Amino acid sequence: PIPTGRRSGGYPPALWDFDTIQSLNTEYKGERHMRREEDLIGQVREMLVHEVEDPTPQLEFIDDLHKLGISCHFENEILQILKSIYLNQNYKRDLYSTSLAFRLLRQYGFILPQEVFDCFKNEEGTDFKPSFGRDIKGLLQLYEASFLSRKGEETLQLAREFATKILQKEVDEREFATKMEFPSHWTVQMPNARPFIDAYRRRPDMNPVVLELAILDTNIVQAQFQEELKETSRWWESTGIVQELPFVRDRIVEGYFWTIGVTQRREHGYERIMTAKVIALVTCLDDIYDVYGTIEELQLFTSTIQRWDLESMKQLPTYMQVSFLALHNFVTEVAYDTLKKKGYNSTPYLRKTWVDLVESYIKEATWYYNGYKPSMQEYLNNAWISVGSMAILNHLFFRFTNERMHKYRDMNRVSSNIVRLADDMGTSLAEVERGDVPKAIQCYMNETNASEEEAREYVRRVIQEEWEKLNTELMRDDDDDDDFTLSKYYCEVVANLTRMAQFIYQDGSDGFGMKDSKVNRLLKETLIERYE
Ligand SMILES: CC1(C)[C@@H]2CC[C@@]1(C)[C@@H](OP(=O)([O-])OP(=O)([O-])[O-])C2
Ligand SMILES: [Mg+2]
Ligand SMILES: [Mg+2]
Ligand SMILES: [Mg+2]
Ligand SMILES: [Mg+2]
Ligand SMILES: [Mg+2]
Repeated sequence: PIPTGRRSGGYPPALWDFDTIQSLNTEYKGERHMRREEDLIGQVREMLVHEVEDPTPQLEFIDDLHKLGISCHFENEILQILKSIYLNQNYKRDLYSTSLAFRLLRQYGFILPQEVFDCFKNEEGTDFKPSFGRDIKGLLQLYEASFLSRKGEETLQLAREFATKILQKEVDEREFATKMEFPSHWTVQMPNARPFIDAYRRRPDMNPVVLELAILDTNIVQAQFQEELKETSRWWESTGIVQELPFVRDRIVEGYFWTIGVTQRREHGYERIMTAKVIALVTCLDDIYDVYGTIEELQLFTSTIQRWDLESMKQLPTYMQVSFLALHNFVTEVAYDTLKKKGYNSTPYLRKTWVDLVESYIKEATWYYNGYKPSMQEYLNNAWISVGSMAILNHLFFRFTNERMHKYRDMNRVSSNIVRLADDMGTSLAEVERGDVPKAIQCYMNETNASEEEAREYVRRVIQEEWEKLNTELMRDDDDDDDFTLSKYYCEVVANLTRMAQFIYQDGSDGFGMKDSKVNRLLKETLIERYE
């Protein structure tokens, strides 16, 4: 059996301390900026017209607005334009326009059939015509469109293979490698807005009004995010977890940063702050189970959480009493807010979420202490819960839907599989090094004698297949939603949580609080520094 001494996570200290966070300030809170923004929004709205012969320029414009992070101001206009294109099918029949229309229409819920690509295939329908291999611009869009595939849509599978094969040779490795890892459909909007503004301002077709709006908007929304971050940081400070549990990752800024990719609508500030607290508590519990607790303590801790009663706390060491009480207070606070807002008591469901989480943790800890090596499937059947995404989704579920829980079960599990696999791609080498249960990469290697690179390749393929399942769930157009908007918000959140995990762990690195990572640079640009 593994030594039962206290291990250390080897995690670096917090990059920002409490006072630094509280002192964050920006001039973009003033009325003057709001008025200017309203004026610019009005001007840009004029440019979104839907009675046009050739809709391609409008589609490109919609794509730009999304990537600039300002599409939220024009949602109705965008839906009008896409709806009229969907009904009139008036997009041009070249590869580029068809692919662009296909992706944007599906992304906004207008499910164009994959047959729209049949005209680009050979007579037998077995592949795309080689002549399209020279149309690089069209191929890039075809590649992007192929990521909107649902299960069983072979033409889109063919499209991805056809485009990948040719593009890999044509487009320079660096640029295409990024595109390969992050097609638009997998790219989270808010954390990527500023790099896109940088690129947009250098484009010959850049529109100065659109650029001014994008720059002003990213500074205004940063002011809102900073206020939400300060409130989250005051809560984190008040729990005393950093003092009482010094081995736990102190990542409240990074935890809040996750939320601006997941719940990015301006009016969902409460949900961002709540989700940041969930992430902080999940991180705390995860480090207790992964790093610090002895197996005896962990068993006691698990049974206290299962019983959820404050009485049985006294049997716990102090550090566990602090984290249990912080968790208990948080659940009570959220249940209270939700009772006031939605009129029902979510406490039993929230409690079950945390019990499920720690039961998945104790299973991993037991495997680790017994030196047990689970198969890939056995590991994943538990690890889609232990990654913590269900804790996030279940708390958001009660804010965003009036539906029955089971409606989203498949979507939740598929998203959680991807979050788990992305996390393992980014963190499992360090975790296994320090001492942790074998993760997806190691399980696959144990099971098949594959090399680490082959295991990573396999995990990337599984993520691709899981996204096809996610698309299938997201595009299910059952109209029995008693509240379509809320259900749309929830589906957006599930897709964006998936994208944010892939963003944080991009190129297989741990972006959660690592000082010199690309993710941390984007965090600083988005949350800390004003955009000039
Ligand atoms: C928010 C999170 C995604 C969740 C809690 C902290 C994380 C950054 C990650 O931390 P990690 O230690 O990699 O989790 P696990 O691999 O031990 O489950 C799991
Ligand atoms: Mg997107
Ligand atoms: Mg961990
Ligand atoms: Mg863990
Ligand atoms: Mg771990
Ligand atoms: Mg991990």
